[in-house]
Amino acid sequence: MPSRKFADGEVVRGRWPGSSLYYEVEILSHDSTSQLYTVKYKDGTELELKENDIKPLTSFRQRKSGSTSSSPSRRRGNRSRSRSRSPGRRPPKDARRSASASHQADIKEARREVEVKLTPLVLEKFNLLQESSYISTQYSLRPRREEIRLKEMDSKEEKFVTKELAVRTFEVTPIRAKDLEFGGVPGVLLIMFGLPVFLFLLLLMCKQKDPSLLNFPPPLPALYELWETRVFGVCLLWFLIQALFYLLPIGKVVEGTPLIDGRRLKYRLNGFYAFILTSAIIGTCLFQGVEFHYVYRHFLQFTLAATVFCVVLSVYLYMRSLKVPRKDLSPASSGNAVYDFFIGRELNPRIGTFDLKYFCELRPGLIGWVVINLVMLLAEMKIQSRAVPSLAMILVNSFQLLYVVDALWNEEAVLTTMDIIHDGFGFMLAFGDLVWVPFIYSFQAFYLVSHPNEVSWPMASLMIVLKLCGYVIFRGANSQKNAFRKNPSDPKLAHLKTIHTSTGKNLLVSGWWGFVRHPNYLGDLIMALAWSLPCGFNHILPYFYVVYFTMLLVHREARDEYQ
Ligand SMILES: NC(=O)C1=CN([C@@H]2O[C@H](COP(=O)(O)OP(=O)(O)OC[C@H]3O[C@@H](n4cnc5c(N)ncnc54)[C@H](OP(=O)(O)O)[C@@H]3O)[C@@H](O)[C@H]2O)C=CC1
Ligand SMILES: CC(C)=CCC[C@@H](C)[C@H]1CC=C2C3=C(CC[C@@]21C)[C@@]1(C)CC[C@H](O)C(C)(C)[C@@H]1CC3
Repeated sequence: MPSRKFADGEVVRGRWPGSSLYYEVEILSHDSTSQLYTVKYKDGTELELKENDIKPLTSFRQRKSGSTSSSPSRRRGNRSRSRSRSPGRRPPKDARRSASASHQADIKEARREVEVKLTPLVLEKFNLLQESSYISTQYSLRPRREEIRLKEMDSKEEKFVTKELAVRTFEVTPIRAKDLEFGGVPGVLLIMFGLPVFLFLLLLMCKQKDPSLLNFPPPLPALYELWETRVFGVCLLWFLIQALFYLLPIGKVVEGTPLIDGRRLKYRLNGFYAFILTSAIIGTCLFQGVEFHYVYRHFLQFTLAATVFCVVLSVYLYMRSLKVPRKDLSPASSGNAVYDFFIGRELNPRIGTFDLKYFCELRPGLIGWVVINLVMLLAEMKIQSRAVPSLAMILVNSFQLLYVVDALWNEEAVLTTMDIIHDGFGFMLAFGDLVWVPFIYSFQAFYLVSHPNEVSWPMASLMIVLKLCGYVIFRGANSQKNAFRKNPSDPKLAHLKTIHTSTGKNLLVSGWWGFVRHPNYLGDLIMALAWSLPCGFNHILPYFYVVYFTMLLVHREARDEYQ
């Protein structure tokens, strides 16, 4: 029988799983088969550790102060101090690390600390068969004192325990080396310079009589022709009105998903009210005879004004991010200035309680998209001398209106999207939210103004059915995921199966999420197709959204999979 190094009752230092930090623990017992020691931390947590992760007290230098962290949970609120004194922490090997390497190390270190601070959130059952590889290569994280409670839970709430799948005990984040996404610095430079140019080319092509891809793209107008201060003023006013609505103390306040330091930010859900108020203003303007055609005539000018606004916003976001503490940085940031300017350095930039990313994700661009669609509908009537809009235009407007109203009605669901949880707020989202969404997502309506397409009622019915199918899948999947991320023990989700992943989070694998890997993407893509079909099959251009969206979602799926 193999010998054991530590005796029962001995006080030693045990490594906290997933970190390089050691805490004082007492050896309770040793299992000669698994070669694991059961140890007890000072806060009562019992874990099983491998011998390699246990060190005698004498192997650590004595601290002068009496502030030894004796249990992981004790470290709470004492972060920076205990970090530098962490006994398990080695000095940097290479003092001349690059800025990027040191930035990554800082983020990893911040995460490492956070892992240590986290206490069990959900204590559910391990399935040893499923988890065996995980346990043998890592640790058994099941605090033993919870076992009795687990057994009680098992017998009482049988339905919570999935047949062959397991869930785990800790919500932790992995530590691993990260490559830059989007093709790194050259890729993001190309996107930042190329995308605005591409956007203008698309709009110019769409305005042509024959918007065939085989035609040579029209030349870009000179900048001075596109710049109109008045248009920029309208954009600014729009942004400020939406900001004002966001600040209204109406709608409930909810908490977002936990940040790496365990905090949860508060968000006010009043997007739907903002939409109602905006509709009232637009309705009043229409009634007063305000010339909405101005927006159609100056569409390129509006696009440029929004782009300039978003560049200024991105510069502001980057500058302010240089002053924020490391814990507030986005996990996607890299330490490279160009890349971080694009992906966003700060995760949740806020001015007081005003959350800039959350606000921009759902308000000015998304509501702006609906208003632009309405502008296109009016422009179609005016330019084609119609008494009523075409059926194609009505379909496009109503399909997309449903999408936006749904996003605002289910505003809380945006809190579990990749953009809010993972990406920082930089040029990518600023441009995406404030320029790309309003000026590209309204492309089908823009196309129909100068390229009418007659849709028969039977065809329209098929398109409506397609749209509704996509919507049901999209909404069902997103709501299920959102409810699960919000409260994994939600009794309404008790029938669903989950699997445990090495990142420490669980994934749904039944219900909508057992059907395909990303049912929400599937539903969204079906809807995208339904938005383009009313434009007919004369040109490929109105299907640009479907092509772009497929690429975006395939890329997002790869990013999600990587995470
Ligand atoms: N119209 C548009 O232009 C766009 C629309 N969208 C739509 O927005 C919605 C959200 O998109 P997005 O944030 O990219 O994607 P997801 O909602 O699929 O992924 C975001 C998070 O969901 C969690 N998740 C993924 N798989 C599972 C699972 N099986 N069980 C439980 N949680 C899971 C992960 O959280 P964790 O990291 O916590 O594990 C992941 O980070 C989608 O419907 C998408 O179609 C998205 C982009 C653009
Ligand atoms: C490179 C480039 C152009 C990137 C920009 C991508 C953005 C346009 C999208 C990233 C994620 C988005 C989401 C929505 C709109 C598009 C962007 C900003 C969304 C608000 C649309 C409405 C949905 O119901 C949603 C709330 C789920 C969705 C969230 C993600």
